[in-house]
Amino acid sequence: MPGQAMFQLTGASFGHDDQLVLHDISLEIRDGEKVALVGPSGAGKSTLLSLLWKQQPDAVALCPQESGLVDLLSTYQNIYMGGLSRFSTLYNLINLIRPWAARREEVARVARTLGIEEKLWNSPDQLSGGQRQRVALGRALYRNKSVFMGDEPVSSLDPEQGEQLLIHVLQQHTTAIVAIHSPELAAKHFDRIIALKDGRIFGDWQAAELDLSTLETVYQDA
Ligand SMILES: Nc1ncnc2c1ncn2[C@@H]1O[C@H](COP(=O)(O)OP(=O)(O)OP(=O)(O)O)[C@@H](O)[C@H]1O
Repeated sequence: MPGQAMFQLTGASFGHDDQLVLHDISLEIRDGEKVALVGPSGAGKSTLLSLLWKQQPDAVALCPQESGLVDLLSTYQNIYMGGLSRFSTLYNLINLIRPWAARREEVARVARTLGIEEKLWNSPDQLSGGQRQRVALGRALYRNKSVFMGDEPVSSLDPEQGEQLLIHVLQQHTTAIVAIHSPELAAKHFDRIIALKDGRIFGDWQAAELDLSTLETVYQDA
C-alpha cells in the first residue's frame, strides 16, 4: 500500500527560456508507488521529472535521458560514480584508481545483472548505445536509493531485454517514476499511469482500471 506523500506539485507551471512547458500541474506521488509518465514527444515528461527530482535530489537514483557518462573513465568508474555519496572522498579516490576487491565485486555484480560485465574496463565511447544505456542504469542502481526516476531508461535496448531490466529496476526500488514511451510496458509493470499532453495532465489512472485503448487516445492528434 502506498505510504506518505513524497513528491507534490500544486498548480505548478514551469518553462524553459520564457516558454511555458508545464501548465497547472497538481499531483502527489506517495511512497511505494510505481508511476509511469506517458505522452507524446515534447509533452513535458522530462521537464516534469526534473521538477520532481529537484524536490528531493539526494533521495533519488536518477537515470536521465542524456546519460551523462564520462568517456574518459571506464564502465567500472562510471558505475562507481553513482555511489560517491556513500563513501568518503579519500575512499572514493582510492576506489576509482585501484578498486578494493569488495567494491569491485559490488560494481561487477551490478554490471553482471545488466549483461555488461565483460565491458567493465572499457570506456563508454567503446560501447553500443544499448550498452551505454545499461551503464547509466548501473550508475543509478549503484546509488542504492529507494526512489528511482528514469527518463526512457530502457529505450535503446531490445524489447525483451528492456522489459527484463525494467522489471529489475522496479524490484530494486520502493518508489519509481519513469517516463516511458511504450503504453504496453506502462500498463503491464506500473501501478499508476500519468499521461501528459501539451504540458498538461491528460489522465491519471490506476493501471488496473485502465484499458490500453484509453491510453492510446493520449497519442491521438499529438
Ligand atoms: N532545456 C530546454 N530549453 C528549452 N526548451 C526545452 C528544454 N528542455 C525541453 N524544452 C522544451 O520543452 C518541451 C517539453 O520537453 P520535454 O523534454 O519535457 O518533453 P518530453 O515529453 O520528455 O519529450 P520526449 O518524449 O521527446 O523526451 C519541448 O517543447 C521542448 O522543446
